[in-house]
Amino acid sequence: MNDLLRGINLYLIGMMGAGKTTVGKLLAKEFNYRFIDTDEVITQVAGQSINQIFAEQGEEAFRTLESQVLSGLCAHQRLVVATGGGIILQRANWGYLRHGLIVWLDVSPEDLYQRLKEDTTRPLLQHDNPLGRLQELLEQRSSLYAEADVKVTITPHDTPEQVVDHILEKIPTALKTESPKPPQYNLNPNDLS
Ligand SMILES: Nc1ncnc2c1ncn2[C@@H]1O[C@H](COP(=O)(O)OP(=O)(O)OP(=O)(O)O)[C@@H](O)[C@H]1O
Ligand SMILES: O=C(O)C1=C[C@@H](O)[C@@H](O)[C@H](O)C1
Ligand SMILES: [Mg+2]
Repeated sequence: MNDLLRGINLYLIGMMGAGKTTVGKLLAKEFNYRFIDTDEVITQVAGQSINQIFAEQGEEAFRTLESQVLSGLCAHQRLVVATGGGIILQRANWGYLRHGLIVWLDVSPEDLYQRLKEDTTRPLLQHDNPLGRLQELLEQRSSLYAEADVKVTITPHDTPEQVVDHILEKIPTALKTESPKPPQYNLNPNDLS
């Protein structure tokens, strides 16, 4: 599998709580890749928690930082990158994500809610109806997540290790369809001299 990947980065996308950080760490071990979490890098660079950044600088400032962090990663190979749930919102980020293989961890809002209901570290869920918020966010974002190269649908029974196995099963097919196609030129043979 490592030979097949040829060092390209893997980018995990999906809603908050989908397991990008948890599964990303396991995947990195599997490939002997380095693990990077964009949320983690942002908090280090800013010297603040994500909640503090949202509260004191606002979501827009967070999104700008997020793009800067992601763009810096393109220079590196052999990374598994756990992205923030909203990374797909900025058009420019797609140019950076496309440097590697993009994997969408698809989890239902109900399952996300079960995972995150006691968690206070996601500012967008500090809401009187967190399940409704998750449903609304997924509805707004699902067409963007669906641009991923690989989609893994995760049920409540799938352990993080099983999610890794599902990803490993799907990567070879995705890489085959990913391989660069030669450019198609509509040359008129009479033009060749
Ligand atoms: N397959 C799984 N089954 C059950 N629980 C899981 C699974 N994957 C992750 N979790 C749990 O769900 C919670 C959220 O996981 P994690 O932090 O990895 O999500 P994330 O996608 O990185 O979220 P965010 O976008 O907010 O960073 C954690 O408590 C984690 O232990
Ligand atoms: O879904 C989102 O917009 C977010 C997800 C988290 O990973 C963090 O990046 C932040 O809480 C925002
Ligand atoms: Mg995470």
